[in-house]
Amino acid sequence: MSLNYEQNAADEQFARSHKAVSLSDDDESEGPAESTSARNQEPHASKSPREYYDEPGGKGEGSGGDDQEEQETEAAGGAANTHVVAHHYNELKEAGRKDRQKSKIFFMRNFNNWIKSQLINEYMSQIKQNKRMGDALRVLDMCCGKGGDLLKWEKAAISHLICTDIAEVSVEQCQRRYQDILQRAEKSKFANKFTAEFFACDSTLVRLRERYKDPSLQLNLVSCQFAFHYCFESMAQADCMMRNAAECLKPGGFFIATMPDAYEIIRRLRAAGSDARRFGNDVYSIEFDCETDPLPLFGAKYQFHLEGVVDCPEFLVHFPTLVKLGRKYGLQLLRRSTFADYYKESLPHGRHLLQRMSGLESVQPQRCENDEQYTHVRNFQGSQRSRTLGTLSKSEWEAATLYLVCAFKKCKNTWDTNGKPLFEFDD
Ligand SMILES: C[S@@+](CC[C@H](N)C(=O)[O-])C[C@H]1O[C@@H](n2cnc3c(N)ncnc32)[C@H](O)[C@@H]1O
Repeated sequence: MSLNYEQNAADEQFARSHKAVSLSDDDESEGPAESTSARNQEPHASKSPREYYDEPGGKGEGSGGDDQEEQETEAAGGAANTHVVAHHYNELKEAGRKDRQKSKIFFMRNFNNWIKSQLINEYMSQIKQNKRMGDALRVLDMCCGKGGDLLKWEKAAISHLICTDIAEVSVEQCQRRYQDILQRAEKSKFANKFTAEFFACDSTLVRLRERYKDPSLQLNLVSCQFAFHYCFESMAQADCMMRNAAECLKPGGFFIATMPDAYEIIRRLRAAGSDARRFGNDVYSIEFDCETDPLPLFGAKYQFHLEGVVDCPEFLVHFPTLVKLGRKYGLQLLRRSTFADYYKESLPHGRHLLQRMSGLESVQPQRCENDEQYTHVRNFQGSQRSRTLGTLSKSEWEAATLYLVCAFKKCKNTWDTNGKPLFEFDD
């Protein structure tokens, strides 16, 4: 099976976005950020993946009424790595504030957190614009980890949150954080209180809806941050995870995600040399563990290492396949943007938050003169060499730009005579 993971060169010019910005509004040196998001873009694969998504596991299509137990057994059959991932995240110790500040990726982690905030705010505001006063706002945080997004949900004034993750230790910690937020909220007149439920489970193997307190509940938003790629171990797992993302969403609701950009990963792998299996820098590395020429559609496995926080197997997400799986469950792609492009697009309205979240490092001009990690700032400064600029180190920027954001909308459906949903896509 041969697949094209190479993206249109015009779309992905890493170097183009690799520059520093001033964090102040009055910076006239920076023109308005251009909107470069690749909406609805669907890079072509050399072989149509249709046969792999139409009937996962050779079963009938549809988001309900199928043989649930058989599907789960089948998904479990291909899932050789989920316990390794669960073990890794269960064992991961949360660094204290001081250690975090000393980390080489302190700013990059804040930057990533800011990207998530922008994405959540963008789609929550659309939901709020279309909802009636008094309507509930329900969110699923799929692969929630230790609850890094809880404050974002509080700020978004949601009414109910479902948090789930494969790592029990993380779910427990997430639940404790929620209790702390709730206690604080009880003491404040203005805080946004919301109800929440928590459970540990593998979203690539289990139908989440059956674990909800109310399995008939309808969600406004599903968020899966830095985790969807784990399901691309096998087709059955990807299918299960996508169904989990889609099936409880209301028509008009959104599924949003951040994940590694397979095109960028493969571009860097190829750039590392024709026989290369590994590339990276002093903060991250990627080492392939599978045939890389040709690459498989599912199970394109690599070991990902990120300074102090990740060291476990991951899988390339073949984006056109993701889009097609989404459509199977009524999800229409709204946007696919690299982090570099989303950053440029979000900067005009997100600048203050980026500053508050310490998403960029303030770098003095002298530092750029002899530090390899900041040569891009030197280039950007041009005539304004005396100004302090906000940036990421070269290594952090290289790691951050491995990712993309994407968003899907759940479409309305009618039913055919066999009880299969017929989705009303508007593209
Ligand atoms: C990089 S962390 C991201 C956590 C959180 N979403 C965030 O943005 O802070 C990836 C998370 O995905 C979870 N995960 C990985 N595979 C999973 C699976 N099959 N089912 C559920 N959660 C999974 C991990 O346990 C981990 O908490």
